[in-house]
Amino acid sequence: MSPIACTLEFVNHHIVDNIQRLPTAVVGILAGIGVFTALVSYQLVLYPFFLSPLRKLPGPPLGPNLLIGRFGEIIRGEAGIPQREWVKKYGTPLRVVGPIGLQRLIFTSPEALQKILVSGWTANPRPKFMRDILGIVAGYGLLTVTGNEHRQMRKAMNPAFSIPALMAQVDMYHDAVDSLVDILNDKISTEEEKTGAGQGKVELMYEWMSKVTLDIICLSAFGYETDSLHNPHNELAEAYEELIKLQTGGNLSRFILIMSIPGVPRFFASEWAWKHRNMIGKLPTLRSAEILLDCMHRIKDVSTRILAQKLQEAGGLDSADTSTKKDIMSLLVRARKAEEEAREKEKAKLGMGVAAAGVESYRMSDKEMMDQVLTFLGAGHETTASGLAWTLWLLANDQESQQKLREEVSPLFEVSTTENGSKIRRGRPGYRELKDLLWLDAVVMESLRLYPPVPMTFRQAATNDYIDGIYVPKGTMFYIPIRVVNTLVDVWGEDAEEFRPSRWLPGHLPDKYNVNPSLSMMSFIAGPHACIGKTMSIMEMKAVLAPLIANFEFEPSYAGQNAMPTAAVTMKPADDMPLRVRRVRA
Ligand code: HEM
Repeated sequence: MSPIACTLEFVNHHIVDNIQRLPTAVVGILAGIGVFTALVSYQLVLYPFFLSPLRKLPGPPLGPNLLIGRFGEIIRGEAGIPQREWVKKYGTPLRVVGPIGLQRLIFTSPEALQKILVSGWTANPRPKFMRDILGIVAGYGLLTVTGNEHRQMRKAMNPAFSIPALMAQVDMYHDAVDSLVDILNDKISTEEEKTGAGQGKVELMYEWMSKVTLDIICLSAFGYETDSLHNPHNELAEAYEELIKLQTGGNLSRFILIMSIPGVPRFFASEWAWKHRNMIGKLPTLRSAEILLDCMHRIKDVSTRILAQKLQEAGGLDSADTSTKKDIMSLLVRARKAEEEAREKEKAKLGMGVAAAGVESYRMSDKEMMDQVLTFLGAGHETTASGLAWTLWLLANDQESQQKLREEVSPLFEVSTTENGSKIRRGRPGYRELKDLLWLDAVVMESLRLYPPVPMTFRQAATNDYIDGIYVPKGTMFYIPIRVVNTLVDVWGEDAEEFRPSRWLPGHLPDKYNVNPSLSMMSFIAGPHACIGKTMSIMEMKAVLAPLIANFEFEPSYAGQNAMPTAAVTMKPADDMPLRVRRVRA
């Protein structure tokens, strides 16, 4: 008998016969294990490494853990830095595999970014898992809608973020910033009574930036006074503080994994989940979900009250009255009312149905309005706080740039003497004055370039396409590597990773700098989904920095202190950034 015939005989007698003798349930379990193993092998190894059309692209090897691939490194490492190292080592386009065998592509060429974010934005939307997470933590507003729905919503909101609207809002920043200056000044006085004049005080600057930006966004976006600077137990401030703490690497990856399970996001968004959050939190892996549900409920409560108040105010207002409230929400509510009135007039004039008259247009519902409140809070608070904290860090480590900034901003402020005899510089610079300061602008832009508060984001191919000459199958995920693009040596030169604000002075930007669309400095990304709050947050950062630098000197709090950017949704400092703050010497 041939060896093959022998083997078949053996299989028939010893394996098939034995299987036939096994109980059906055991056979079922064995078959299940077999199918599961085959599927797992296909997903983790066979498809990404032997079948995928992307398998030949360069990129880091699979990594120590077959299941999570390089994901652990990304989550544990400094935000955006593993990706930067891979781009330096392998070039782009590059492929990263994992978790669970999923393939992610990184492109850095302006042509590819233009295609993904600008010309092909509808074919490359934010992935569903990302929209689901954003929906829960930042409302189902501009951050979660896509295509035509996004176009209409964005069009309705753009006027509230226009330059004239912003010019009127800058005045609302000053009270909060003045309070912060007073608080820091008092803290220094108390400390120096113990340690001696000129010693200053170490303060956690991220915490202060988080409070001042919460107070500013609440006032300028909704006309709502939080005063979290004086009242740390403010309901919104407390809820956001807890929410931000949840963003650490481990929590975040667990959360992303849980939210990727079909049906889970809808479940978390339900009233039932909120009511039973204590029960859900009993499962150790879902403890953070309980905290999240609780925080979001508290934040939603406040948002509902804010919107109800706005709607009530709008009911009694003449929509054409521009002398009334200037906050973004009031502008949106009034714009909606004005549009409705115009439509009614048109309808009456033409004497027919609205649709028939051709005057039917987009109307943001109350629910959508309320989601915008959450979106502004979620997208506009912590981002600006991180941007400010990193700017202070960079200035603390570059005394020359800090002093130059002080010389530029000081003329905007007048010196007055406080009750305890210390000198305070006070002023209320407006939009134009702040905008015209070239060094202030250079410092803010350079800080946002090096430490982008949102270090990366995602997109997903909704169709098969060619990008940079590579065939990209539908479903492929893209890392939009904001921090990597912002520091490309090819664009920014050999000192791309160094803080050098002078590169932003007129005439000094590199030749390869892409301005419109902004594909070399992507901190606010580019295209129709680019940050609607860009101009607002840059102006806010300037309005906070100018009086801080006019009044105080910032230094690292100890020798050898390092920056600690976390790899979370926003890149906040893991240590809340302790800095030594001294009064400016006269
Ligand atoms: C330094 C501060 C800020 C930074 C670095 C920043 C960054 C970004 C980035 C990168 C995106 C795109 C995210 C993506 O597509 O995946 C974005 C979108 C957005 N941001 Fe900001 N942001 C900042 C401040 C603000 C402020 C102050 C507001 C509003 C008050 C705001 C509102 C939004 C909204 C609504 C979107 C979604 C836009 C759309 O899809 O049409 N942001 N932001």
